[in-house]
Amino acid sequence: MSVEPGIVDRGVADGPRTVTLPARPEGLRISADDTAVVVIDMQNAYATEGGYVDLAGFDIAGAAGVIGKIGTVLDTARAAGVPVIFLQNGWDADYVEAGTPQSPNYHKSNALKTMRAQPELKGKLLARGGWDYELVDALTPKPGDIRVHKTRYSAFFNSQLDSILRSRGIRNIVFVGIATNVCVESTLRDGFHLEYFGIMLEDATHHLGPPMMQEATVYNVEKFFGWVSTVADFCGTFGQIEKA
Ligand SMILES: C/C(=C/NC(N)=O)C(=O)O
Repeated sequence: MSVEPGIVDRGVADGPRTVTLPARPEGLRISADDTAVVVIDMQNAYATEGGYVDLAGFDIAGAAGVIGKIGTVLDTARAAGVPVIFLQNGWDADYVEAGTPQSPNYHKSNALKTMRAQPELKGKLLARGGWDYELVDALTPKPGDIRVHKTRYSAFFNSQLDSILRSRGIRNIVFVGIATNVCVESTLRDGFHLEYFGIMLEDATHHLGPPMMQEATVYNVEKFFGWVSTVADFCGTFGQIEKA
């Protein structure tokens, strides 16, 4: 194995499905065979006017801009035979999964707080089966894509995600979705502790809160938890790969 300076290489075999993905702080030599794209919470709740975060008073103006970029990433991934996994955040229609007042989620979830403040919204926000919980129309899963339900910010917590990834031999996770500083970062961090290599495509993620939140997560990922790349670099490298 020859190790190029400035490239992270864990000894992946040469072959037509191996690429060097440009990323910060180092490029990554990885194989399409052990890589998956994980799409965090591209639901109406987070990306559509009239959805939960809009009703809760967050500015969602930038969210629409990432939908098309994510679509491009997913087309490239599917053409390369890279699994696409959609996460959907929320709870059962009775909100049993959301937790009781003994759960910090009950007190911190802005969806639950908004429904307590506006009881007419009860049963509407992030409830499985409802419009708010559904993925945005432009990112409807295609045959072969996988959907995973989650009930807390980290997609690894109490979900099927780790088993789905491990049973497919996945070691590298390419992250896209919303919100950079909440569910994307929580999941990437948990993935780091589970020995996954996390790569965030910065222009295919969007934050909640002021712009410094996006910058803070980019800094955290680049410095401590993983790697930061872009849609153009992902598509430029994985776009060369054909399905096995
Ligand atoms: C604030 C929030 C973020 N979710 C996410 N998908 O990042 C929530 O779910 O309440």
